[in-house]
Amino acid sequence: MTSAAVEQDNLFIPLIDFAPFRGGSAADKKAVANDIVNGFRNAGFIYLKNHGISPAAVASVFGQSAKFFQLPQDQKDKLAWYSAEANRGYTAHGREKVSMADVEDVDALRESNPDLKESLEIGRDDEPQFPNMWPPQEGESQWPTEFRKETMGFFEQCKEMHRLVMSSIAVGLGIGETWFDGFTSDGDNTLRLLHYPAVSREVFEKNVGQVRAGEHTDYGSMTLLFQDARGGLQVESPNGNFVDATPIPDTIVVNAGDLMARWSNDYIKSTKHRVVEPPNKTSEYPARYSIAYFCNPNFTSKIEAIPGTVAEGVQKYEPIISGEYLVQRLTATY
Ligand SMILES: O=C(O)CCC(=O)C(=O)O
Ligand SMILES: [Fe+2]
Repeated sequence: MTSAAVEQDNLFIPLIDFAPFRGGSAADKKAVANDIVNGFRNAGFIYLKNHGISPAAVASVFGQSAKFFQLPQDQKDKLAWYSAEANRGYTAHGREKVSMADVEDVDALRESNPDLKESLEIGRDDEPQFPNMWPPQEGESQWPTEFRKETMGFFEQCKEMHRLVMSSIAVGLGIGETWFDGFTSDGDNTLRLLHYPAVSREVFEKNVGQVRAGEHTDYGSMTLLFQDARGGLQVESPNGNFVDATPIPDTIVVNAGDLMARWSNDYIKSTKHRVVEPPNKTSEYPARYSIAYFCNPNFTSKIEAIPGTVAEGVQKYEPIISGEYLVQRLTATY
């Protein structure tokens, strides 16, 4: 059953029950798949419930994330994000400024309005040339081992989720449910733990345009976003206004990225979003945590228009190698 998660200013983001896709008849699957494709086509965003990742698993990774960000600043700084090719490591507030602006403007933006956030990017753990930046094992504490085990376990669950949602898109497009399987097998994805520190309302009042994360689109095929109950995520409506994407417990917000839009000849939308001051005003805002899992087609895959998405034979984009596209985009951001 599909209802509205968000319905405002011509932005309709469906709340879709994913269970019938995971375990239903062919007709059930097709119905869910159609809703998913329509959501990506119209809004670029959907919410999924009964998605198959347990609330306990999600809660546990949120707990690990909170422990990570509690580490002393100098310890986190030693784990710094080190290259676009690797896209792994820790980023302090204000270093990254995702924006639609030209590369030259990024520095200016960074100085005027640093994002109020910090993040840790974690990639697949089997590429020795691009190591993950794990907190070191020190003394008696077993926590670093636990942190690595939990986050990588979650990484694998999200990798499977990516395969399933891509499979639903294939069913919705009528190209056969395994069409994308050869593109999701490597797991060239990034798990990003995000922490938006507690901040007083004054900061938003004194600085016009102050946000927790600037408006941007995501780069890859899709993003699985797990948000806590704090609120502040907004999605751009077809009229160009930002609308609250209110947290709904135990759901995943899934949005299509720029490479998905390109791959589908813009049949699917990659929609701008941002994180702002929470909607319920108080003098102090508590910390907000979110977990974004950025999914990408295998980095070695050639991305060219998906069959059936090229209207009247007009293919808008040249084929491109997935990994090259992503490195280009990341290089322009950091
Ligand atoms: O924290 C959020 O809710 C959104 C994060 C996001 O959009 C991103 O990291 O790309
Ligand atoms: Fe995003």
